[in-house]
Amino acid sequence: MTREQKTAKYYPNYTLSPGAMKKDGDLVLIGHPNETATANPRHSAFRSILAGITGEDPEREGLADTPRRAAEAIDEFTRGYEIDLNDLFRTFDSAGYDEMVTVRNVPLYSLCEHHLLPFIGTAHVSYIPDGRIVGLSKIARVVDTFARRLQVQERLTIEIADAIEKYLTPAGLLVMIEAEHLCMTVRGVQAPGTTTITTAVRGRIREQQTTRAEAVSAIGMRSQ
Ligand SMILES: Nc1nc2c(ncn2[C@@H]2O[C@H](COP(=O)(O)OP(=O)(O)OP(=O)(O)O)[C@@H](O)[C@H]2O)c(=O)[nH]1
Ligand SMILES: [Zn+2]
Repeated sequence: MTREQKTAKYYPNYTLSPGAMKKDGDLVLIGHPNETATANPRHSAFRSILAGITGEDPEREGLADTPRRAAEAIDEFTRGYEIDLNDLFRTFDSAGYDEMVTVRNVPLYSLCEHHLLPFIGTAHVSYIPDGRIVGLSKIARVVDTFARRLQVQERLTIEIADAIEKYLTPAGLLVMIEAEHLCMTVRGVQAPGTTTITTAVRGRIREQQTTRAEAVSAIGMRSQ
């Protein structure tokens, strides 16, 4: 296949410059000596995005490796699809503990499914055991598993609650997320400082007003 044919086939929106050929017969991307024309198709997708930015040159040194980096960044933001909750969850006998457990300020990094821009914040989880307790780190892992997907905050909140309910079957549960959506603060309406709070509430924490107030109060307490 000629260089031009390869370019047309693998990079339809990419204009090859004379310096792009580094090896005989192979299309090797500028600045990326190991990448061939058959490389990850998502790299070429990001390359097309760069080519579409008016005033930019996707072949300049600083951008040559950007398609690979951007694809890897998207991988990081979507790695939650690969995690199997069956392998993740560990519960233990509660040894008679039947009061509320609250894990708060769990960091959360997610990707808005509308704009592919991050939303960033914290998750808080309160639950009342019904004979079983969960390893505390698993709460943070469940949050990360569902956050590292393309999300809206409301669905993320429900998915975290559903998973904890399924594997732990607590007597009561509250999941609260507070996040800043970059699509709302740095673009679009550009309302800096805006955060969104969502909750999912189940069982006794939903039914009993005082128990719900106890959970909200535990989450609201500031660490020293
Ligand atoms: N409910 C909800 N809305 C979200 C979330 N993330 C982003 N959005 C909103 O999704 C909406 C998409 O609206 P559109 O009108 O289709 O997109 P747009 O033209 O980019 O809208 P603007 O952001 O208002 O410029 C926007 O109002 C976003 O603020 C989320 O997690 N939950
Ligand atoms: Zn958005």
